Amino acid sequence: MLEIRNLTKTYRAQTAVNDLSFTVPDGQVTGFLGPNGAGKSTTMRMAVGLERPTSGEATFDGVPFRKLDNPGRVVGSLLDATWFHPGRSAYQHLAILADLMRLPETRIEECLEAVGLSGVATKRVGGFSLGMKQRLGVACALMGNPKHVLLDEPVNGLDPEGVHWMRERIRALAADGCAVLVSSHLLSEMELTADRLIVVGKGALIAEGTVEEFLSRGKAGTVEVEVLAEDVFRAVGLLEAEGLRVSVVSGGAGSDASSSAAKKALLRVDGAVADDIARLALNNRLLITGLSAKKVSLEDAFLDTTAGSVVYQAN
Ligand SMILES: Nc1ncnc2c1ncn2[C@@H]1O[C@H](COP(=O)(O)OP(=O)(O)OP(=O)(O)O)[C@@H](O)[C@H]1O
Repeated sequence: MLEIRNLTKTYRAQTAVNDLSFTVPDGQVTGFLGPNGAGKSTTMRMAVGLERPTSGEATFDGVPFRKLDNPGRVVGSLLDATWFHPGRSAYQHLAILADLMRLPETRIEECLEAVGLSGVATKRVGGFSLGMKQRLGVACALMGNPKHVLLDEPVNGLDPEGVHWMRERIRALAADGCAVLVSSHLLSEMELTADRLIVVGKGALIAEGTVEEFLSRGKAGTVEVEVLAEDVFRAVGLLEAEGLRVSVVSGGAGSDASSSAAKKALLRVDGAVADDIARLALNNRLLITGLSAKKVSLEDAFLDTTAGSVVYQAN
């Protein structure tokens, strides 16, 4: 388990990470989310000893990174896939790591095979695409069969097949018992990959919990309500009286009353909970012929939760 305890990082006047604490449990994928500049990369860099915390610490099964005997066998990280030496081949990069970690040469082939780079193993990395570098970065991270894996924006530059591959790879690591921390701006991807989420804003923790908890803590979503066309005005009046925003999607005034579909009207209600609407209708003897809550997406919940923590925003 990775434990982040009261981590703080200050650069001159700027606090990049502010008293941040959270855990990354074994056997699960923990998604690390936050707006640009929220402190995700800085946190990951501090965890693996690339940056010294101003205060606080990160430990892997109780041990700080700098005190690990053979760190590559305990922690694998992909923090920046652009650090590779352009003149060296993929094989040479992995060979250096194998040597450092005292791993057999066979592990190099295994890792190249696992990330689909066997065919270009001897090619200079300078000619690799960003996606190929990401794959090599994953190979480096997984070389030592680590129990903890930290991936900063791992799907950056990957094509759809690569994104799918990365998702499967990340899920497989968690299934093998690893503690996996993954940051990504692709929220739909995180929704498919992560079990738990850590959301940060301006360096501090905003939310920590399962994906389901995060989705349900967001504001109420959009509910579609179908009523008889003759009841439209009454329905809209009742809903608006509750402070809800209502729009008539179809079947309102001016629609063709002769078609059977036109005998019904569809309303879109924002910021609502379906059960509350059903209860309101029942109490007012309004017939509802259809009621469906639109699933709140991770993107909706993220934007909602981090609204007050966005630093860089276009006008
Ligand atoms: N070496 C540094 N010197 C000064 N400020 C820094 C340094 N590294 C990061 N920062 C600042 O710390 C804050 C957090 O940056 P960080 O890269 O950790 O955010 P992030 O959440 O990873 O952002 P993004 O999603 O854009 O990658 C930013 O305001 C950044 O400008």
